Amino acid sequence: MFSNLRYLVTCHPQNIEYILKTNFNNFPKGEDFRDVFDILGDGIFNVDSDRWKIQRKFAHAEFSSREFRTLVSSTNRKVVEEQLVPFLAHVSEEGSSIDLQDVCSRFSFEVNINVIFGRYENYLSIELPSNELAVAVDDAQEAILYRHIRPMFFWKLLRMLETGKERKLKKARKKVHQILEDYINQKKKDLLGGVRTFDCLSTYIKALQDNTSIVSSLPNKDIFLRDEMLTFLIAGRDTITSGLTWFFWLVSKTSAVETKILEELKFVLSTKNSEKETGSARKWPWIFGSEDLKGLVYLHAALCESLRLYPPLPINRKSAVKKDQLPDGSTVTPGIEILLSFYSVGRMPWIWGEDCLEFKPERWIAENGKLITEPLYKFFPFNIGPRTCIGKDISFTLMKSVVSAVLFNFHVEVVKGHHVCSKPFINLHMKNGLKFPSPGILFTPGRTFNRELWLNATQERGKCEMTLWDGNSSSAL
Ligand code: HEM
Repeated sequence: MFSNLRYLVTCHPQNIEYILKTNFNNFPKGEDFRDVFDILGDGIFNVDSDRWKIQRKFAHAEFSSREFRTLVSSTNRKVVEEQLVPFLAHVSEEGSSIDLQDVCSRFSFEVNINVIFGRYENYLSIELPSNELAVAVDDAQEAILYRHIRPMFFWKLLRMLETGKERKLKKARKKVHQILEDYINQKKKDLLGGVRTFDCLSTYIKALQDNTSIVSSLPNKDIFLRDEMLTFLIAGRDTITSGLTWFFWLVSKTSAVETKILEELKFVLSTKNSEKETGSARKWPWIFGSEDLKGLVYLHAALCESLRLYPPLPINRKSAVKKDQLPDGSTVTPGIEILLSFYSVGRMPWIWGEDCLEFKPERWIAENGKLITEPLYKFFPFNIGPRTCIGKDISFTLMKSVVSAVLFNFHVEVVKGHHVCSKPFINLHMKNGLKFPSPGILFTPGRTFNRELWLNATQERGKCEMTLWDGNSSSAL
C-alpha cells in the first residue's frame, strides 16, 4: 500500500506483441530499468531511443558478420573438444558425480570470454578453478534480483547506507569494472603492439577510433566499451547455461526424445563416415561441427520446445511513456511497471493447447517432416520486435554443439531423488543445480564400444531401437 509498487503482469500474446512490436516506441525500458541494472551502465540492454539505435545497428552488423560467426563456431568447437568432453570423460572415469548446471555455466563463460575478450581461461579444467570475474558477476546479479522485488525507495536507501545486498553489489560492481578495465587496457596495448587479434573487444576498440564508424559518435567511449562488453558477457552466459540445463533435464526424463536426437546424429555420422576413404573419419569422441548440425529438424524442434517451457529470461520488464490501452482492454499509465511473463505464455492451454505442459518436440514438426517456423505470435524466449535477441542464431549453434557432444558420447541421467526446482534469479536457473551421477561414458578413447555400459544405460531407459554407432555392427538393441 505504501510502497508505490504498481505492476501489470501479462502473458497475453497480443499484449506482448503490442508492447514489444506494434507500439514499441511507447514502451521503452525506462529510467527505473536503468536504475535497477545500473551495473550495465550504457550497455545495450539499458539504453533507449537514439542511443539504443546506434548501439543496436553496430552490434547487429557485428553479430551477423561472417567473421564473427566463424569465430563463434571455431571457438565453440575448441571449447567442446578441448575442455567439455575431456572434463566429462575425466569425471566419468573417476566415477564422481557432477552438477551439470555448473558445467554448462563454465562452458558458456569460457566460450563468451574467448569470443568477447579473446581470452582463454580454461574454466572447465578438471580442477574446476575459481574465476573472480565469474564470481563477481554472479554476486552482482543476485543482489540486483532484490531490487526487483523491493520498493525502489527502500533499496535506494540501502544503497545510500551501503548495507545488506547493496553493499555486496557495490563490492561486486567494483571488482567487475576493475577486471574489465584491465582486459580493455591490455587489449589496447596488444593492438598498439601490432598483435593480430580477432574478438568482439578488438572490433569495438577499432571502431571507436575510426571516425567513420557509427559508434565513434558515442560519448564516454571507455565507459561504453566496458559496459557493452559486460552486457554481452551477461547476455550470453546465463541464457545459454539456463537453456542447456533445462534441456538436459527434460531429455533425461524423456527417453523417446533422446532416442530421436541420437538417430538424427547417427545419420549425420553415417554421412561423415562416407568420408572414411579420405581418412577423415574419427573415432571417439565424436564432435559435430556447426555445419553438420544446422539442418537437424528434430534437434532444433527439441530445443525450441525446451525454451518454450523454460525460457532463460522468464520475464521482461517495460514501462509506458503515455497512457495506453492494451489489446485485452487493460489500461497502462506512466509509472506502472509492466511485466511480460514469457514463462507463463508457454504454460497456457488456451495458447499452446491442453498438452502445453508436455515436452513434445513433435509440435514443432509439420506433417511433411519440415520444421514449423517458430510462431512469433506466441513464442517469445528471444523477445520479438526491434529488440529481438541479437544472439539468437549463435545460441542455437552453441546449444546444438553441446547437446550433440554430450548426448552422443555420454550417458547422462539425473541423480535419483534429486529435487529440481527454479531459483529466484534474473535468469531461470535451478536452485539445487542439476546433479548427475558420473556420466556413463559410452565410448572411451582407444576402445571402440563399451557394450555393457550402453546396454545398462538403454535398458534402464526403456526400449531403445538403435543400431550401433561404431560402423562395424548393424545390430539393433
Ligand atoms: C538461449 C539463449 C538466449 C536467450 C533465450 C536470449 C533472450 C533474449 C531476450 C529475451 C532479450 C530481450 C531482453 C530485453 O529486452 O530486456 C535478449 C536481448 C539480447 N540478447 Fe539474448 N538471449 C540468448 C542468448 C544470447 C547470446 C548468446 C547473446 C550474445 C552475446 C545475446 C545477446 C543479446 C543482446 C545484445 C540483447 C539486447 C538486444 C537489444 O536490446 O537490442 N543473447 N536476449
